[in-house]
Amino acid sequence: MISAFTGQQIRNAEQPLLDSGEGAVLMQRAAYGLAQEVVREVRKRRKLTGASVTVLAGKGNNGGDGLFAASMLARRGMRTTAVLAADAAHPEGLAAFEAAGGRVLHLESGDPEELAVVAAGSDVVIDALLGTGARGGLRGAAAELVACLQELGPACVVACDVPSGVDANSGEVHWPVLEADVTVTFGGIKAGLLADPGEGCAGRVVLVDIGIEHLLAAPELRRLTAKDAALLLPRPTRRSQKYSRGVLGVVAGSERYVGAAELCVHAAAVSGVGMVRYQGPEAAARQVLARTPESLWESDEPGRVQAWLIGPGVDGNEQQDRARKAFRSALDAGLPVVVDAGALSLLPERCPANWILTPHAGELATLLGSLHAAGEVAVTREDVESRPLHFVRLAAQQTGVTVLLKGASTLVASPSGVVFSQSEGTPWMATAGSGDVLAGVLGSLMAQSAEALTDDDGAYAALGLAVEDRWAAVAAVAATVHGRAGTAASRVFDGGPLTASAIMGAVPHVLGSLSAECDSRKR
Ligand SMILES: NC(=O)C1=CN([C@@H]2O[C@H](COP(=O)(O)OP(=O)(O)OC[C@H]3O[C@@H](n4cnc5c(N)ncnc54)[C@H](OP(=O)(O)O)[C@@H]3O)[C@@H](O)[C@H]2O)[C@@H](O)CC1
Ligand SMILES: Nc1ncnc2c1ncn2[C@@H]1O[C@H](COP(=O)(O)OP(=O)(O)O)[C@@H](O)[C@H]1O
Ligand SMILES: [K+]
Repeated sequence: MISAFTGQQIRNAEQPLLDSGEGAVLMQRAAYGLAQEVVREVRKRRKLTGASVTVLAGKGNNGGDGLFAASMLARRGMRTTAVLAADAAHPEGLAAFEAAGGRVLHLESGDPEELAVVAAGSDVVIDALLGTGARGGLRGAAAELVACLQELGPACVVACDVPSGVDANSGEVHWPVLEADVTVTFGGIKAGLLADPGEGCAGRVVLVDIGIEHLLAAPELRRLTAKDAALLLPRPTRRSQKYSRGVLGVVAGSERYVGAAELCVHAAAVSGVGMVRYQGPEAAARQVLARTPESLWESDEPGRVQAWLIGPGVDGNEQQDRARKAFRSALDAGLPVVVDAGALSLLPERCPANWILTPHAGELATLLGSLHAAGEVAVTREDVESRPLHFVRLAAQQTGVTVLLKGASTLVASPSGVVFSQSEGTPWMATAGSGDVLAGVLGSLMAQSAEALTDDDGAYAALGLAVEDRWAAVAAVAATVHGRAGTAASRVFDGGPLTASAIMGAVPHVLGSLSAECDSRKR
């Protein structure tokens, strides 16, 4: 499991070491890790000796890390320049940098555009303007410098701890931000590096241990690795039969949106469910059966199921009635439900804790509006896109159920406050029907997983997941499977575009390779 923390959590963990006078040691470890990563980036491009590095240094400890790192690089034969963004700089860091022969330029007495040209001409730019102590974004000349530099397109940017302007706690972004190729972060990954839009500015994230890791509290954000997902994936045994594997009831599609039904039923079928019972109008059912002859069409009274998927392509009175009826039957039987797309507006007053909502940003804004979650102020799609972590948490708290918010990073919030972030996909997945495939995969995993979720000594317990957060973990597994399938499918086309069907086609391969990973670890 990858864990991420708020800036405050990192500071709390550092405090005992700062109190015992070890602050300088922590900074040296951070600076050394940062310098190592810069060396790695330079070596990918050229010889170290004579390569040039510019550090943009703010007045706090983040600037201190940058200046110490640059002094280490100067001692290894690199040409180093520091642009000091404020009237003050970290005194020891600056002294070390000057002693190592670095050149110092001052933003206060210089021209931001000219300094941006200097920085853009170097092999690597280190962004050490703001770290966890930032309040808001860059202002004045520093903002101008960064905006010009971003436009010039520097060869390689290494961010110190977080890209300046990215909120370390939430991933909220205060523009302008210099988009990093690599972010070297210290002591613990900052939550803002695993949540959009911050994640989109961070590039590759490298964690440098500085000796505080054992002092960290429960993470703010979690990300399942391939190994975690492999452990949690349901698998058949010799005693399995189709009913024991899990049966999924699906209310999806409509006369107007036939494809949504086809996609989600087929996605469920290829992700290991024992059987799918489909409910919908005849026109959609014909297509569903043509694509997935393994499924059953039950026009009104469905047989027994272990979970429901309700909503993709649901439109019009007739299908909305089926959705409401399925909600009631799930409520009566205490069954888990994935609520997607057209069914999000049909939710009953209270939803039980084993339901999962799967909105995209626009649908989440509408849902929050209907709950009056932000008081009388309307929440827009743009609001959700700029603060997804905040709004997905709010929605989970307000509804009392798990909420999966789709995006480049998909966030899954449990009502307890635990949040997962998965980001294995490719932007090519922003294509019609992609969400229907995710809904099918999730419905299938829910139908298969129900029994394992309460085990005291099963895979969920082994990962330290409380019973109340296990539905969120199932949703995170679905998101990682979906993202990996998209990336694998795009790779077949040398990184080219995708259709939802292509994503779906790769799902069995992803499940197979994750299972193989689990087997190889057991051997
Ligand atoms: N603690 C440790 O032992 C370790 C910490 N480490 C490192 O320290 C970093 C945190 O350092 P930090 O707390 O000094 O804050 P930092 O992010 O450098 O910036 C705050 C400074 O900038 C200013 N400022 C604030 N907002 C601003 C704005 N919008 N625009 C302009 N200026 C603004 C603010 O000044 P003020 O405005 O309050 O006068 C303040 O001086 C952390 O990210 C990591 O890199 C590592 O070395 C490991 C050991
Ligand atoms: N830029 C992106 N990078 C990676 N995945 C994305 C991106 N944009 C969207 N996705 C994924 O594609 C899917 C889109 O779902 P959705 O918006 O419901 O589409 P549809 O309704 O057409 O099926 C989601 O799973 C989302 O996480
Ligand atoms: K920074």
